[in-house]
Amino acid sequence: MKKVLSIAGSDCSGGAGIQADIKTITAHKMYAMSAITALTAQNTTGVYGVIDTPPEFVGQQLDCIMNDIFPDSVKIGMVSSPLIIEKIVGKLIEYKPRNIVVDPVMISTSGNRLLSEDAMDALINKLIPLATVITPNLAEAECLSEMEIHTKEDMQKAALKLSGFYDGNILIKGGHLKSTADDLLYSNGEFIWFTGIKIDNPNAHGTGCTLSSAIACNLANGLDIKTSIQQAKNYITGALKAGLDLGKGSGPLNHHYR
Ligand SMILES: Nc1ncnc2c1ncn2[C@@H]1O[C@H](COP(=O)(O)OP(=O)(O)OP(=O)(O)O)[C@@H](O)[C@H]1O
Ligand SMILES: Cc1ncc(COP(=O)(O)O)c(N)n1
Repeated sequence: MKKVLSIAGSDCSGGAGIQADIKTITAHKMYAMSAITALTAQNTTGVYGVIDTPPEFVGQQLDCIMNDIFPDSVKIGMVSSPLIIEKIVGKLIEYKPRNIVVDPVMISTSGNRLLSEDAMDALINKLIPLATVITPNLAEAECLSEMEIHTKEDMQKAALKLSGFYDGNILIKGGHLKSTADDLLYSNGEFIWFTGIKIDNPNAHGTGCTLSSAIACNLANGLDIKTSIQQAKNYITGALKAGLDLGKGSGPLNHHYR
């Protein structure tokens, strides 16, 4: 059985973060592990509280995992502070796991900051360089590339700007485009589009977490980056189409639709 590690924050309401990751990994019939970087008190309507895990304890979780059940791939989500990022980076350099998917989570769908402003530098200069693939959404890609993104052409320009400081695979997610849900991969100088029809579903809490975990699962299975993303895109499309409707706000996906 392939083993996939999620390093992310807990979403007590089960839609995003560690909980979405574990559901996704389990739906891919793989063994899920988690190193929890923060506890959040949130639900489908918003994030009401955050307690960061002490960086030393994040490191201790990673030691326990890496020394016992070594992961075939790692997905990294919410990492709120520079010290937590530095601890994770130190452990990744020490244990050298393969297939690292970095979802640079910054702000939740409900508009709450999940990455402190002073963590940006560590994210860009320390964590992202270790990634096999990064998966920013439009707002995160705007922040990383320091340009506005409104169109698919803008997505290509932003990917080129990002490739100026990161030479791995860049997936800019287009879930927040106006009329399509097309994601762009920039890999080895090539643009590859993963097109998607925009599904009319207001319940999209945790789509980013779910997509990045699904990519990590596919990489763990030995698939190449393009196939890993295409299959993850198919998975997220199905989970959205299934039309689960829970909670009073932007509800979670149906991870078990298959
Ligand atoms: N309404 C939609 N219809 C079809 N696909 C969608 C829709 N919304 C998001 N997606 C897809 O879901 C994946 C995640 O994209 P999105 O841009 O929503 O990421 P995100 O903003 O990080 O997610 P999150 O809501 O978890 O923050 C992408 O593959 C995107 O194309
Ligand atoms: C712990 C945690 N990690 C990530 C997200 C982002 O997901 P979304 O943008 O769907 O709120 C979140 N809300 N909570």
